[in-house]
Amino acid sequence: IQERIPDSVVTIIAEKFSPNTTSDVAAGLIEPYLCDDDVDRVISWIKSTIQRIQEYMDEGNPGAEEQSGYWLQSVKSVPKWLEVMKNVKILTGNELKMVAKRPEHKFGIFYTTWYLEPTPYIKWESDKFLKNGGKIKNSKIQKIEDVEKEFGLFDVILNCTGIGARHLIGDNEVFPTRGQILKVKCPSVKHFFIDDQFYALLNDTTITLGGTADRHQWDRTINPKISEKIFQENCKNIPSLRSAQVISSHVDLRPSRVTVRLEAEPDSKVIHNYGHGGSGITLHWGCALECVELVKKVLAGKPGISKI
Ligand SMILES: Cc1cc2nc3c(=O)[nH]c(=O)nc-3n(C[C@H](O)[C@H](O)[C@H](O)COP(=O)(O)OP(=O)(O)OC[C@H]3O[C@@H](n4cnc5c(N)ncnc54)[C@H](O)[C@@H]3O)c2cc1C
Ligand SMILES: N[C@H](Cc1ccccc1)C(=O)O
Repeated sequence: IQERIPDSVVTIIAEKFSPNTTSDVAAGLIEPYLCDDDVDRVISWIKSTIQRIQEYMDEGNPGAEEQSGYWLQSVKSVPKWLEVMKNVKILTGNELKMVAKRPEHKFGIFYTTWYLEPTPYIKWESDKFLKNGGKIKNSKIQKIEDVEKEFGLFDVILNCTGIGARHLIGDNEVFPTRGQILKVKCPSVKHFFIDDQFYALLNDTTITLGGTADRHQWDRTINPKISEKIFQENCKNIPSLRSAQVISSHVDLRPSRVTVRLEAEPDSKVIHNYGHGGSGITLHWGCALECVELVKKVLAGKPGISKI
């Protein structure tokens, strides 16, 4: 918003900041997951995010790269969003035989996508934001009406609170899908490997192993038994992981919702952008650009500096 609406002073108000947000836990795979939105809307958001990743990569920043690998399925699915990926190839019978590790690996797709490690990327965006006059305030907001009581009047307020929206504005449609992951070091793993239940995804120096998806589970405590199962099951898919060095375990709550809520509240200065499920990194820049257009509508050509 700060980049696209020059006459704006933007303040970010948040209870938690990177590296302590849900976004920091994300594996950073660019691929929609637990996101039942209209697929053309999702594809358009992903395309914008990929452009932003390219910009970020072109500057030589860490934590973003292409990654290729295998998606093995028990039931054949070739979703439309694969059109934004590169080198998409349906595996032949023989190729499947070479990579399948379980009887349920009945159908496979090879493709190239990207990863965008959230924490270094958020730092890149935040540094630019602050350099260009952005403000940051640390506060837990009880009700959205309290924002202006605590911080003065704004021309537009964006609600990007993820799972927090459930309590902040009482949207019970947004619910947690608990996810637990491991970060391991295993330089010999060069491809991602995703199947119906587990995944191994590339990052700059680690492999992210997942994963779980427990709906309506709020517990953010790491369960060592789940970590062990994630490790053992991924070793079945990629045997060379047996030599991996386990670095850390993480848990967070995917802000799940039937659809992403990205809309301006009628006759209000509030714009909502939450409920991205397991796809927030994947969709983020496309959603941000759509928010810019909504902000412009709310401002409706208001002269002078706008407070957002
Ligand atoms: C294990 C796991 C793996 C994942 N892997 C991927 C992946 O590979 N690719 C992908 O695209 N997505 C992935 N995701 C999903 C992704 O992490 C989320 O969709 C994304 O983080 C949501 O971003 P957000 O900015 O909406 O929420 P958050 O990152 O949670 O940010 C919300 C912000 O709002 C603030 N906030 C909330 N309530 C309040 C309040 N009342 N007052 C003040 N501040 C408040 C919070 O402090 C925080 O700063 C994964 C998620 C999990 C759990
Ligand atoms: N989107 C990530 C990783 C993932 C990738 C592929 C399939 C399922 C999940 C998550 O929410 O855990």
